[in-house]
Amino acid sequence: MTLIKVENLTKSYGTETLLKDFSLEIGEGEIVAVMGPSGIGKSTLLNIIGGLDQEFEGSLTYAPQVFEGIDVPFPFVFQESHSLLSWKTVEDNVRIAGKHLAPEEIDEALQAVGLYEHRKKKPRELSGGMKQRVSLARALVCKSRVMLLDEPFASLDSEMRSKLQELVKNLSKTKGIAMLLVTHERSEAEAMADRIIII
Ligand SMILES: Nc1ncnc2c1ncn2[C@@H]1O[C@H](COP(=O)(O)OP(=O)(O)OP(=O)(O)O)[C@@H](O)[C@H]1O
Repeated sequence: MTLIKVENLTKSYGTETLLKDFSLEIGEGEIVAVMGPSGIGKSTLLNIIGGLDQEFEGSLTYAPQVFEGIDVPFPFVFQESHSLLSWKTVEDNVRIAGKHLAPEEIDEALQAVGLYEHRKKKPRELSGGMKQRVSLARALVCKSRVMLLDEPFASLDSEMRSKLQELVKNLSKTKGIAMLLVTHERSEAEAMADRIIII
């Protein structure tokens, strides 16, 4: 089943035109990797699909199931985690993803990203890669049917990176989550994606 459909998308910034007539469908449980040179419009595409940017030509449609029974339809995971709340602990930063989360769900997500022992710390006590993993844990507990990932593993060491690539890929397959992954790493795209699109 198709969850996201983009048809003939074109984005303009003044005289600059990006993604000219771009079309894409992402199905349930599918990971699509987007690659291409810097400045070509990969993050712009992600922002449009995630509803952060609503000024574009063309059409964007979501299956109704995308909005059923969830608090956050489109969790984003960015390379730099600016979205953590500095006054909240790691576990509370994960908890804000949903109203109905059981404590075990939060613990499970923190264990999956290797942060359970650090759950009482504040973001300022964490490294860049650890903050990144908090964002990922938050995306994991969202129960969303769509996930948008913009170079999510770029700041992680290779061991953690492959562990989380595997985790996210399994999540997509077992929960049927449609994922759009922006990456500069060919090996990452090949390891994770069902399809690779070069813009
Ligand atoms: N708010 C904005 N106003 C004007 N131009 C913008 C704005 N945001 C992005 N751009 C331009 O749009 C183009 C595409 O940016 P985008 O961030 O989507 O590229 P990208 O492919 O993700 O690049 P990178 O791989 O470097 O992250 C760039 O030329 C950028 O200067």
